[in-house]
Amino acid sequence: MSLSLNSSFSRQLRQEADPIFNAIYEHPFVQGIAKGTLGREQLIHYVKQDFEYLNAYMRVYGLGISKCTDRQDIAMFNDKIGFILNSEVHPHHNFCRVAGVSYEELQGYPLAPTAQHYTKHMLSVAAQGTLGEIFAVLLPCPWTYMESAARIIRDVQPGLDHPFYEWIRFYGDTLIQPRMQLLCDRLDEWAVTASPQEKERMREHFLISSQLEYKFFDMAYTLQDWPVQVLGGEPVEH
Ligand SMILES: Cc1ncc(C[n+]2csc(CCO)c2C)c(N)n1
Repeated sequence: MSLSLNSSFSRQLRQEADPIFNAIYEHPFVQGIAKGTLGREQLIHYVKQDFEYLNAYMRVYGLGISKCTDRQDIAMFNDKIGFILNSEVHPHHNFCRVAGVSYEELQGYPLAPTAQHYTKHMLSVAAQGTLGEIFAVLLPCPWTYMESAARIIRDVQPGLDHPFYEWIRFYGDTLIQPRMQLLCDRLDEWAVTASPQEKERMREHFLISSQLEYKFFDMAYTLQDWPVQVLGGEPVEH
């Protein structure tokens, strides 16, 4: 189910990542969203980690801006930062409401191992890579969520009484699609003039981010934490 039918490099990447996208959809966390069966602790762990993940994601946009030579790309990243700050909070509020906690009390926690891995992966590509590599490392994030939510809508047809109705509609909604298509288009344009070595790095970043999307759901589902408690797990300022 490729969403960028006219864009060959992104379509090639999506095809290669197909087993990962399918595994994400089958993962018990995503199935728990579909069935409305996720536990309170899983929702809380997810939101604690995802709040920090989105902070890192915006920093990657910022590093992307620092490498732009074109105002349209700056405007694209600027729009994306605004979208995270103003809109991406809605799915978090949905999870908080079901878990019976306030959003504010889940903010500022230390990163669990997989969230640490994923954010450092994105930030190191953003610091060391080209703009094309940044597009590639960012893309699985919207793509996996859009497809998973669209499949949930198709398979479950959730009504307003579904506990995760807002989450599902938010990511399955058409609002996300044009933003993600813009990123796909920029990746494809970049790939036209990129060297084979750079394209190989873009491919690797895309596949690793896709794998880490799977691992992020797994982290939340299993309440993954560090093996030895030394920090007390209290919220801290980053
Ligand atoms: C681990 C993780 N992966 C993806 C998303 C979803 N998401 C985050 S930023 C973005 C782009 C549009 O703002 C999208 C779709 C998430 N919340 N957490």
